[in-house]
Amino acid sequence: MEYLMHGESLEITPELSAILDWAVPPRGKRMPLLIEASAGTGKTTALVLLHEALVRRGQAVLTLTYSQKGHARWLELYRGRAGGDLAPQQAALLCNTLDEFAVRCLRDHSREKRWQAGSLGHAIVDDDRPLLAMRQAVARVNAYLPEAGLEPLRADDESLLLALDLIDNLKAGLTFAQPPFAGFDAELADDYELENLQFALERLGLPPWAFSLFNEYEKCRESLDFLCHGDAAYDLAYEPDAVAAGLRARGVEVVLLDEFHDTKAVHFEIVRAMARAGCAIAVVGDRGQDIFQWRGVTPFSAFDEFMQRWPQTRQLPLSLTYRFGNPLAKAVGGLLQRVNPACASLRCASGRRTAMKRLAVPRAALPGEVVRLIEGGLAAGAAGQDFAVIVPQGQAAFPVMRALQAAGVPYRCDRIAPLHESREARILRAALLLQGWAKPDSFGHLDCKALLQYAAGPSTGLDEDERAALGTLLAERVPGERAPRYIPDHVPMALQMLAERDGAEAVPCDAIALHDWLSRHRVRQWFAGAAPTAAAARASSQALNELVAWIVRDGATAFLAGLDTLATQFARGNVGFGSKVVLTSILHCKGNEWRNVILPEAPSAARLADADLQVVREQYVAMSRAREGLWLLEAT
Ligand SMILES: Nc1ncnc2c1ncn2[C@@H]1O[C@H](COP(=O)(O)OP(=O)(O)OP(=O)(O)O)[C@@H](O)[C@H]1O
Repeated sequence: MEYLMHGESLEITPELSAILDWAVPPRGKRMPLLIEASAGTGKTTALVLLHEALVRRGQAVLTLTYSQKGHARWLELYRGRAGGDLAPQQAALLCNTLDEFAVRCLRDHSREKRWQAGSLGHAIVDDDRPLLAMRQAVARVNAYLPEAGLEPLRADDESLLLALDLIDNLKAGLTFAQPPFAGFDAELADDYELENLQFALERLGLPPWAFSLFNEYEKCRESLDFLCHGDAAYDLAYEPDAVAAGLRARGVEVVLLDEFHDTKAVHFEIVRAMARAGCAIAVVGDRGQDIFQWRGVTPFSAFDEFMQRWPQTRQLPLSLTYRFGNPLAKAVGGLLQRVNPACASLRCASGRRTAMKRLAVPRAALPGEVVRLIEGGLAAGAAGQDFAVIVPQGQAAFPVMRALQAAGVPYRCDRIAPLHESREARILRAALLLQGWAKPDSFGHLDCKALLQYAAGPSTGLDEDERAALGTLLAERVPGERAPRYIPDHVPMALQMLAERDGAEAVPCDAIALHDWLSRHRVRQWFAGAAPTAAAARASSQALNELVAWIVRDGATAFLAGLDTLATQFARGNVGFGSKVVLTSILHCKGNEWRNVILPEAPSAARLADADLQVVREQYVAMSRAREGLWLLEAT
């Protein structure tokens, strides 16, 4: 039988055949299946074929993915096999994200039935209820923090979002489902138990208020009746009966789970509930792509857990990569051996070649080199979207954005902030305005955002009421609109109000004055505290240095004008996807492939040899996105 995908013939290797054979045993005789395979080996393709093979045998199958991107990719491949389009209702029966599945189960089968049918779809999208619940939770915690000698928590939007991230991580890791947290009752606890709890928080690297905030947030969330991202899976993990009922209602007999490397403790509970409900389970993932290790607070290996829970699991590999050929395949295979020595060695499909070039470039010349490579490709007939520039952290793409803009090459940002919208650019814009170092002819929405960013900072001297007043002065919330409407006409009034506090100094705008302003306002510490990893904190600090150098070189007013031009061109260029170079970060490039990939700031071979496994994994993920060409640019 010939298998076609988008009209092209698929190769059925013995490994793929073995995977498809899993569909053969009669109902109830199927052992769990774990497919461990590396990048571009056709993991998602294999799951689509397996889904089909099971359906052909009369089985009711549901495929689950973690990310929206993974979901879209699965459907794209499914359509590529089936030909033609799929109605959304049809698609929803075949493949869901785990979050979607959790929401449905809770809506229809939750024991508590707190959720209004129909309102749940709205609840999980971003309205401001998560912020509202967190604001209430912070207020409750702040009522008793001073008693414990602790500083009250901040309640500006940015701090609340960070607190929501923390709660999300705690939920993903089921951190507080373990002793001494599980069943802890602060009312009944004695001194010893309280101390023990504090010690446990400290050992996990969590702040002393984390457990209280978590509990208060849960209470507030319950009273507001909503689900934020991460809440649905967490709630469902505690309701295995709802999982079983959800599967039963849809008649699901087999669950296939893609992107298994993103499974954290909370998701694993749901997988267990599915197996207990009698479903056969097959999962597919790549240990090398487990780059969200910092999520979930404590390390968790879904692969080890799976084998421990179901030792009779059938383990099958896919070792032939279709995405890239040598010499890239050899380099990628070497990295993979380091992160997962037990994995099958990577082979590439015959006839495939993927060029890999390592260039040492002075740091200042890196952006220019990126543009040169892209322009060379465009001149040779490639399209913009054939190129992806993947940086370790979003901020590292700022100089590339400026260089692309100067060269007139349109780009789009995939889940990284464009320079003009970044918090680093905003805070410096605020400094220039407040100190009177820049004197723009008129104000725009970026100025409003800059002042609001500044107002959220730790050392503005503003209290919560003043912050709120500034918020309403500069931005208006319109019901039904997600983004606020900014009011640039009010910037002069806001500047006056803030300048009284900030105390403009009659010093020239030079590097010393700018760095001095940043340290007086504790900006680096503030941004570092908000960064998910130490590397992200360093990138933010480095970006501040580079922007300061830009201001000093071009002058404050020209700096702001440069950002405005960037914003205008970006808005014009960011419409649609056609023909734009993609700028993204390693954390967000998973699940994608491009003809050409450029990695500025790539570690040298020597540095990589000494790097820790997280860095190796990240490099593996980034390098394995390329189909035809990869450039590794090392800064010298
Ligand atoms: N059996 C096959 N024969 C030919 N081409 C294949 C086969 N399986 C996959 N491919 C092609 O290889 C590429 C990668 O496939 P796929 O996206 O399924 O890989 P993956 O392992 O899920 O990737 P990753 O996890 O790195 O994002 C696609 O272009 C796909 O069409």
